Amino acid sequence: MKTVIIATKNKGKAKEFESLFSAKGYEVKTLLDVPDAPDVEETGTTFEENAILKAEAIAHQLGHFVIADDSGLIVDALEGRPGVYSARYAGEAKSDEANTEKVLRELEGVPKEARTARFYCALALASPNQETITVSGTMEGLITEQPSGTNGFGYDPIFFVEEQGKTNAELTKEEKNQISHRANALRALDEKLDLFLKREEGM
Ligand SMILES: O=c1[nH]c(=O)c2ncn([C@@H]3O[C@H](COP(=O)(O)OP(=O)(O)OP(=O)(O)O)[C@@H](O)[C@H]3O)c2[nH]1
Ligand SMILES: [Mg+2]
Repeated sequence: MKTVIIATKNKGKAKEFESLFSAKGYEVKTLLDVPDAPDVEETGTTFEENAILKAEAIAHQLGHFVIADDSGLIVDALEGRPGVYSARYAGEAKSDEANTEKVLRELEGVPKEARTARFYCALALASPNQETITVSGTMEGLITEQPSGTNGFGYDPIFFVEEQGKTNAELTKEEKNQISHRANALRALDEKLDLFLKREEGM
């Protein structure tokens, strides 16, 4: 079986990549399997910059190609926040509950039609041998007034998808993986991935 390494320490992302890649016949390893993997500082101002920082640092460290994901929630009424700061919006503890509470608090009194938001996912594919490739994907939704559902991770319980009439956290894993920002980014990577892997094999 072919293996890909995802340069993430986020369990929620890791699970999603496992099911997205197993459908393609790949086994997934993440930094959760690499005990002393370094923490790469996310100093970029865009998702793409941070994805490239993480992918290139880890590819260099492991001497192997890797995929990194930098993603987050963009809320229109909050001028795009939490954006690239999504993981740490309520502080370094990276608490999903504290982050969602902070967004809900900041949106208090904002009417439904103004609660539009999107998830954004930038993926960077980097190797010590080749130029880095980046792609992105998005998913549109509305921020609810209270959390609902227990699936997924992060802001999923407060992200309502109109077409499904459910929050992301009420969707099954399979449903979310059809329509998520991560799935859309991975679709964009698909055609480029094959060529990239062929070049890797030839090196
Ligand atoms: O409800 C959500 N459903 C999603 O599908 C999703 N994707 C991203 N996010 C949020 O955005 C942060 C990413 O920040 P991020 O890219 O720096 O990742 P991270 O720091 O958690 O892990 P790593 O990959 O950097 O190791 C995450 O922590 C989450 O708060 C999501 N929330
Ligand atoms: Mg991070």
